[in-house]
Amino acid sequence: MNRFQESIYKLIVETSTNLPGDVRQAIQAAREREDAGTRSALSLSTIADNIQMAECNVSPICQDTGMPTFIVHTPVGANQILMRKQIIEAVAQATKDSKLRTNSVDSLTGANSGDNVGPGTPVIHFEQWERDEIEAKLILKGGGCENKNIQYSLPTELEGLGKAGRDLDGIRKCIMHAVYQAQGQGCSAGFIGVGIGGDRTTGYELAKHQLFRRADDVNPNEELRKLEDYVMDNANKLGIGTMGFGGQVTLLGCKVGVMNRLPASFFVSVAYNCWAFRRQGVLINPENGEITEWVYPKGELVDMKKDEPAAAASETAERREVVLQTPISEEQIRQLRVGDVVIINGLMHTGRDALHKYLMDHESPVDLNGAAIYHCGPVMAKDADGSWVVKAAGPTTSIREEPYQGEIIKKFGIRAVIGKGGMGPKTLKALQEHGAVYLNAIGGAAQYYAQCFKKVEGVDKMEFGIPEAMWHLQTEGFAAIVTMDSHGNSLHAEVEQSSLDKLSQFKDPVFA
Ligand SMILES: O=C(O)C[C@H](O)C(=O)O
Ligand code: SF4
Repeated sequence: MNRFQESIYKLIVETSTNLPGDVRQAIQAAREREDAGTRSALSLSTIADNIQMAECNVSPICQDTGMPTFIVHTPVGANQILMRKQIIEAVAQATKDSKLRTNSVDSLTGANSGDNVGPGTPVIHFEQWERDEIEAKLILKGGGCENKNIQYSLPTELEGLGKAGRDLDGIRKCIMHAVYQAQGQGCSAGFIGVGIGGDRTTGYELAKHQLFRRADDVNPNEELRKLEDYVMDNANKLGIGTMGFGGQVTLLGCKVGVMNRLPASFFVSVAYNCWAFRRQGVLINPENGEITEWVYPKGELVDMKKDEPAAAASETAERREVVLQTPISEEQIRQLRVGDVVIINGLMHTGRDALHKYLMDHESPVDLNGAAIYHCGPVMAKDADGSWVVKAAGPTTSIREEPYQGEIIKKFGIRAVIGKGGMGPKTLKALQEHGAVYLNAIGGAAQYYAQCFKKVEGVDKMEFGIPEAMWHLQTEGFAAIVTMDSHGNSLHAEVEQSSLDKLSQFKDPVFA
């Protein structure tokens, strides 16, 4: 590997495994603000542990390493064609070394390219500048939070907020709505980048570019600074909380940029990024290709330890912890209620989009009676003797399986569905009718969960690619929270309703 390629490789590994200092600081501040002992506070401490584990194991913070997006500034005359080739090589190498998940999939056939290289992957933007050095910045933004990006065209009518006009106050309403509509599904607490103006394409680009600002910077545009401060203060009153569990902290950062627009168009574009906000950058000496400086504060500068204040007695007294061994019986499931913590031991099976679609009209490769199915696309590697090991394995967004889940529970006798972000009314009904639960694991905590998988018993449907295959995993001590039970209760439905009520408090004009 030549020096430039090696520097890019280091940038990729650092970005994927070591959350930068400014992002860590925002998460630590959130931990200070969250009510001690609550579900959200506990999730934030797991998130903090996971950040430390990823740094220590030099392994992905989250299993979804996202769309690798590079922004490269080069001195005049630098060979961008060669640099592009070397960046692509570095991405493929980092994937081979399990620092990135195999994440590039043919949109028509579903075939995984296996090395994160393919049409449109990775994304590389070049720009020349007048400085003598090369700057390469990288963001790894996962699919779950990408799905929560949203673009508004003003004027519009917004749920809970009414009319949003073509002015600063209309923009304010769009941003508040953007945070509300994400709920916990993009692994809140999140960061948002907002682009005002442009066309549909450049508006989103501007929004994404805002995510390259330091989490602790101050907007030089006074009007936008006030808007950012307003959103930070008020979006955190929506009560969505970490993973949508309810709580004081919903948003960790808000950065707004503006550009001109066409007279007929007025777009407000919002890029939502999960707490696993992986972006880093390097300055590179063009003579020898070596890194001279890191652009964002390195992760190790901010320790994620914290003295946990004692939880309020009422909080801990309410929480039950139940240990379940798979296969699970209906009787055990019927005893569980929303809010219980469940610890799972025994065999667990992964299954996500391709598998759920497949199971609708095929038999399962393994018996799923009493089973726990985990919505997860892990990062896997082979060890020296050729056996599979789980390198990163947090949950994926469950709502995508809503069209299938109810029928699959019924058809195969599944008792526990594990994922994140919650599911809808069809699944809730099936849980009630057939005696099953939905367990919410902590999104992005991929190292924390990987350590619960002690042995890979086997794999089916490998033709779907590593993330989509059905992995059979011997599990010990996998903790998750019951957020939908077999008695018709859903924490997700509750939080969605209460946050909508709160959103409507922000209806009146603020920036007149
Ligand atoms: O693809 C995944 O593993 C997770 C995804 O980023 C998600 O948030 O749903
Ligand atoms: S699982 Fe959560 S933390 Fe990971 S990429 Fe998706 S949204 Fe981000």
